[in-house]
Amino acid sequence: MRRIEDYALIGNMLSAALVGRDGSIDWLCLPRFDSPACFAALLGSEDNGRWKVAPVDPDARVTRRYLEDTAVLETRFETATGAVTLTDFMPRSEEDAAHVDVVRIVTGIEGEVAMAMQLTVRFAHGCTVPWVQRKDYGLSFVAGPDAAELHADLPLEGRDLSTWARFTVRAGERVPMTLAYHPSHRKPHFVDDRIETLDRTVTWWREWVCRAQTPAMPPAWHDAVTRSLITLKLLTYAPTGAIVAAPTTSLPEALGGSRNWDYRYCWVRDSALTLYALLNAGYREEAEQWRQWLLRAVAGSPHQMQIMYGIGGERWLPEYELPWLSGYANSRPVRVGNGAAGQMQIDVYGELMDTLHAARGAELQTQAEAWQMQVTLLAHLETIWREPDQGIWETRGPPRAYTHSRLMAWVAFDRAVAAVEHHGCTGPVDHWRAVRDAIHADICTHGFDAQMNSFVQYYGGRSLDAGLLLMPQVGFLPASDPRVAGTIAAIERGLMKDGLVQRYSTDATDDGVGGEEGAFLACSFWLADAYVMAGRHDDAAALFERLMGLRNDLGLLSEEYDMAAGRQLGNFPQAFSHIGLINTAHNLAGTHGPARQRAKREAPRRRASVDRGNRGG
Ligand SMILES: OC[C@H]1O[C@H](O[C@H]2O[C@H](CO)[C@@H](O)[C@H](O)[C@H]2O)[C@H](O)[C@@H](O)[C@@H]1O
Repeated sequence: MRRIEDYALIGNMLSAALVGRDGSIDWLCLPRFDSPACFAALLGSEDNGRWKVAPVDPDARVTRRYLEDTAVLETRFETATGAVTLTDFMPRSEEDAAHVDVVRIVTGIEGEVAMAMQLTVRFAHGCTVPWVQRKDYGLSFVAGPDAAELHADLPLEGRDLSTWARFTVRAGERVPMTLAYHPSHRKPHFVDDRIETLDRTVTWWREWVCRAQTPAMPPAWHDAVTRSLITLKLLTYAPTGAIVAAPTTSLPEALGGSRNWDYRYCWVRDSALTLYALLNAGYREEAEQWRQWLLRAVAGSPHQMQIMYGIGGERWLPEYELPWLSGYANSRPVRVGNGAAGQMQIDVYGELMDTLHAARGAELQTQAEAWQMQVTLLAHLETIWREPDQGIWETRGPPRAYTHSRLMAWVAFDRAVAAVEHHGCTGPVDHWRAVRDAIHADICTHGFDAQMNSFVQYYGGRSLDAGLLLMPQVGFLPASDPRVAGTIAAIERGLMKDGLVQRYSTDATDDGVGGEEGAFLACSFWLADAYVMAGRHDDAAALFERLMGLRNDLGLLSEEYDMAAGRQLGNFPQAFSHIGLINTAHNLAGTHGPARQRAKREAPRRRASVDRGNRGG
């Protein structure tokens, strides 16, 4: 079983694939992120679908990298007889979102290398064997709604319901292969020259990366931030502007455990935070597209706003299990859909308002409907912010009056007040100020435990929550406030394990799931941010460097980390973790990064681009 960090991500903003160090693509959903997988070996065995291209020699030495500033992966295999590279990428498809190609090019570098290809297509999440036909360009695979064409000039052989080929690559030779997806009721599409497509793809990514505005920081941090930005971009679904939390489902939060969830959807929280990070790097187009997606997704009654949607804005995301998949490292069940879609999580209003506030600061074009939507959502939030909810961690236990949920309700009204004060928006600002101040007082009265000298996870409880680390970052109280300092100290004592932060204690909090989980990487970055804000720069830098050291060889992070096993855990790569990396790098660089600050008056650490005012939504 490959470790999670043995995978690389390639994608084309329609879907994405995970490529193992051994040259095997073990995860690919087509034609979009949330479609059924046609390669699901990641969550089962090779019989659930994969595409492996590698030397016949099992002892080949493997190194890999992304071509600089791109999402094009290059794996280098060295054997006793020579060396080859395997270049993997997914070209962007401008014309038709239903056409998705995966391109693989083997290039001979030295001597000659005997290679093997094995392709096992299993549509419908790794269970449906397709009907395979020979074509002059390779093979065609059809089952139900799905079809794919293999374009490969190789001696293909069918055996054991898989396609195999043996071939030798000599120095200077190039052997391209393409798997091209199309809906089965339509004709296959033309596959362009692969070398030209590679050049186009490399150029496209380099131009995209060139647009990033990153503050001065050590080169290693800069490279890490660039890789994180590329990874966030790979999680966007171009046709609608939605952003998925991760491209995978059911990579476990504990090896062998049942905390396995489907992240191939657009959470208002995760996508708003992703956008915040992209916007602060100067990516306004993505922000505009996401705002349009959001407007369409939440359109209608504010009472029906969900915490997450499908990438097309779908609301019905029923959760079910796939019993034919044994699970990553036998972690069952494998789930598709996500029951959290029906939960109430009050913090999402704050994430949303905060990101739209940043968009105003970045002078995103005025949009009256967007502001009207915010006014309507605030009116709804005013009626619900006191209610118990499932909180930022989407617990499946009893609803609680979570302190973090109320903190973010405060953020929502604070940013609305700023919109009127600084950006010429109109609304009942005196009333919003009063609601904001009432929430502040409520949290300080009910969310703080004087004996513990700490804010607590929920009113009436005595447990801790890493979400409270965001208090100074969003501007609720300064890091110098003794209550905030007390909370940081309590979290250091109570939620830190092996130097990383748990989001909460699974012993102290009934999250309705059971079992343990790893350290939550985003929360560990939040602690580093809190250290920066408290003036503890050495502690912040040390924690940041530690977290940087947990990335895989390509700079990718999953959701959680198991310090005892020394392994990444959870869905991969996860937007939350990469957002954390970008924010903390910016904060440490000392240039008012995207750490969310109180919107009014002070904003001492904000980017100039985010401070300039404009009107509207
Ligand atoms: O641990 C229980 C919950 O875990 C998932 O939620 C987590 O991932 C979300 C997407 O990144 C994130 O928004 C949330 O804050 C995290 O707790 C899962 O999606 C839930 O269904 C599950 O209950």
